[in-house]
Amino acid sequence: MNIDFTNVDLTGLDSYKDKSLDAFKTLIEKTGEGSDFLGWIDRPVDLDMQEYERIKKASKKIQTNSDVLVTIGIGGSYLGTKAIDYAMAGYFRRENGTQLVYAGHQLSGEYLYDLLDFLKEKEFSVNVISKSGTTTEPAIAFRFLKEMAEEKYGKEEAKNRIFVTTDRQKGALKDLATKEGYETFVVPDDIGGRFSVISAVGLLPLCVAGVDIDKFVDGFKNGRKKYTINSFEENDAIKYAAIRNMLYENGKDIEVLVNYEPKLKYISEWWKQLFAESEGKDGKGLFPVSVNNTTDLHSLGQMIQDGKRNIFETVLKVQKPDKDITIKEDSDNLDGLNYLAGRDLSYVNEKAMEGTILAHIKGNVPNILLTIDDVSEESLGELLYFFEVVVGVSGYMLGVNPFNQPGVEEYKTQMFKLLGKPGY
Ligand SMILES: O=P(O)(O)OC[C@H]1O[C@](O)(CO)[C@@H](O)[C@@H]1O
Repeated sequence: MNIDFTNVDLTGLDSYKDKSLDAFKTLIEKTGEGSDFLGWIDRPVDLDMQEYERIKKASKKIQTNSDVLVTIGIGGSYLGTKAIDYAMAGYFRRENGTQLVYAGHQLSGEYLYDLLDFLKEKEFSVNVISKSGTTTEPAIAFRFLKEMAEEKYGKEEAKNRIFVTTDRQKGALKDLATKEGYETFVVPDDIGGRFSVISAVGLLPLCVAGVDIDKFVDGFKNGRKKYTINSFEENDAIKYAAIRNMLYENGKDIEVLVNYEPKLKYISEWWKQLFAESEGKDGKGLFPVSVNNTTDLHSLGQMIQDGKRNIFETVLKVQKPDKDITIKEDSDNLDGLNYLAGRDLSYVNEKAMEGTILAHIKGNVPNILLTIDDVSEESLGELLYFFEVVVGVSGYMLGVNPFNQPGVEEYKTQMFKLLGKPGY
């Protein structure tokens, strides 16, 4: 992985250096606000190996008896899995593993209706994931899925097909799992939801989906080696955090994460939760937005090029696409594309990216270029760990607690009042 800051005016960055190193120290030495939730820093080298083996065993069982694993969860109990599954599964055909379908990540009755209908012809298992065990969206979805599993397979066999990932000791879901006798996996106390893809939250469904979780963990380990170095020059996570903060203080309120490979779409969705819940508080924070190019060059591109100048971009480039296709000569050339004959589509895509970067710099949009070697488990693991360190350093630089999310409670309170939930 490589990060290039040459398209950002770095004048004045020196004054952010000490602040970023202090923030990094606060993070690594666990002396700041939210330090109870820093288990993710060392988790790549400190996994519960007994649970890890159970994850692999349960995955084999699910792959053998199910066409589909219904993965129930929202926020951090959904997005990391979706991001990696979406990146690794193949665009049209899954090459290995069992299909994941998602539930409990919104409240659409139509979606759940269709899902239950779809499952009628499928053999399925369920993994319900909720750290708190009380989140409304997954709780509602699980009520339906549990009923369907019990109707289809009978109560005893349903127990073999329902897997619960939740708090080690407490919560409604933990109580229910104990009562029903479901196999459980743990969301560690010291890891917040949006940092939890490295735990059973992500590892169980991803293993079922055919993702090589050993390599994924290796990617996290590589990230830990590189991004926990206490050096502004050698640790790009610290430098990136400093540059983001400098841009923010210079009036760039919005960071756009850009990709040119559609399979990275949900990496951006994961990134949005990570940065929004970590930084968006106390009236502060960069607003995280994402675009999928070149698709969005034909929509949001106008705004980025020409709208209010409060934006900077981080472009995610893939060095080596997994597959490619070459444009052929056409004897009629009615579409005028023969000038591209012999070119790989990845070349055209790369020129679109380079051209867009040039255009956006011209339009006063600072550009950071983050290149990953490929879309592999290892590269993605390292990338996720990198962003996690960046958000920790960045949040402390901003003067907020990056590891809580008090703002998300307000919609719940209002919704519960409207729904007439007892106690509201
Ligand atoms: O895993 P849980 O407890 O269901 O929470 C899901 C998500 O909901 C939030 O708490 C926000 O409500 C996120 O931070 C979290 O990732």
